[in-house]
Amino acid sequence: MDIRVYNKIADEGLDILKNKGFTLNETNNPEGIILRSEELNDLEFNDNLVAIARAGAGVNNIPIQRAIENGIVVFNTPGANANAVNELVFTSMVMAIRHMRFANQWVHTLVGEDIPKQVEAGKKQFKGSEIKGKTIGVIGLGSIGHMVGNTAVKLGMHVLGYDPYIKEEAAYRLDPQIQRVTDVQTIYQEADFITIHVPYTQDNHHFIDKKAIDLMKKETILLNFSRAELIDVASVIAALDNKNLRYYLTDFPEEALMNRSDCLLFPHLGASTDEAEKISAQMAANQLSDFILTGNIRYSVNFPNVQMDMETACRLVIVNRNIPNMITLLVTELGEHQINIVHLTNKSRGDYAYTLIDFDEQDPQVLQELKEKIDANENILSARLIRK
Ligand SMILES: NC(=O)c1ccc[n+]([C@@H]2O[C@H](COP(=O)([O-])OP(=O)(O)OC[C@H]3O[C@@H](n4cnc5c(N)ncnc54)[C@H](O)[C@@H]3O)[C@@H](O)[C@H]2O)c1
Ligand SMILES: O=C(O)CC[C@@H](O)C(=O)O
Repeated sequence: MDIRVYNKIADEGLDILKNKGFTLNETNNPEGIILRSEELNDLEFNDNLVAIARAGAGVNNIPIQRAIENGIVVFNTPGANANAVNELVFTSMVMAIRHMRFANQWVHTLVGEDIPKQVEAGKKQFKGSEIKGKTIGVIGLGSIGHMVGNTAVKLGMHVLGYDPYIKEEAAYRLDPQIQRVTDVQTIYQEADFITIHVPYTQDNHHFIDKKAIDLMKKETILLNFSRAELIDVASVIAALDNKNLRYYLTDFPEEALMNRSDCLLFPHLGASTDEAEKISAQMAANQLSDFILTGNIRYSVNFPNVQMDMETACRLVIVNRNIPNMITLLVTELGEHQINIVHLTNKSRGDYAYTLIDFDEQDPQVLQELKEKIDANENILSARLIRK
């Protein structure tokens, strides 16, 4: 069993895969892929590929719909790097309003024995302001957004939160002092800092566009640690030029933003901490290996969670279209091969369903014939046999 590794995945994750018997990057026909930001949207799937695990949150670099149609399960690692991003968000805010970038540059220009004296004389040019008492608008209150909101409350900020799709469990984690708004325009009109923490999809391209920026207060500081495509950068630059925005702080630099005193640019550093890289790699490796070895699914972005202990010699793992009679078809096929089902579980999400069937048949010829018959059905997107 081989796994293709893209990007720098922490050793703690790769060791999990090796210890479970996987090889890494040894064939051109791997069963699984583990990656971070590698762009896979144009990747042609190889025949053996059954799973892709993103060590991180965003999956816009993975062709999810095409994966589903090929019966390939895609995983991510919810929350694993949220604290790393949260800390960078507040670091960048303080860097901006305390002029840290320029203060630091200036100090490095000083020479002579009397640096302490020069410092005391020159520091007035870097007088800043505080975030306590200011209003922050948080768009997206998931793993990162809720942490940003809660941290902001602890720092004495007034927090406006916008997330019409928030999951129930995420809503419970929110500090009660966060004021939930149902209209994102309230955030544009009232916030001193605006930070966006939503996944990028085709539907929210340029979520923050000229119209949104025109509603913002002149002194607003805009942050984007989510994805470049969520923000219309041309409109941001125009607003900065006209002094209608104060600062743009982002993890997604591009040429037009370079060398501006009103931008802080980071090289997609949000998740780049020892801790986040380790947890993300471990989660991704565990999810990927569990799925390949047992068919169990946890934290998939395109399939429901499915967990069933495997107590039999053999397990059939099926991805199928969610249409009537699919279970009947599978059960009939097993019956025709004189196979007695011990356990069966089936879950669906939208147009697709996932089925695990456990039984004790071990005859390789019978199993091969069964798999071929099931595979031949056009509504079966993938069929796999796992033996204990
Ligand atoms: N800079 C980095 O290195 C870095 C690191 C981690 C994540 N990210 C980015 O941040 C994004 C968010 O990460 P997360 O872990 O918080 O994800 P998450 O899935 O836990 O939370 C996303 C939240 O956005 C909400 N949402 C979706 N569409 C929305 C909309 N139109 N308006 C308002 N809310 C909306 C969802 O309901 C969800 O609560 C990721 O998808 C990724 O693109 C960047
Ligand atoms: O892997 C990274 O360095 C970035 C990850 C981040 O963008 C994410 O979506 O989790």
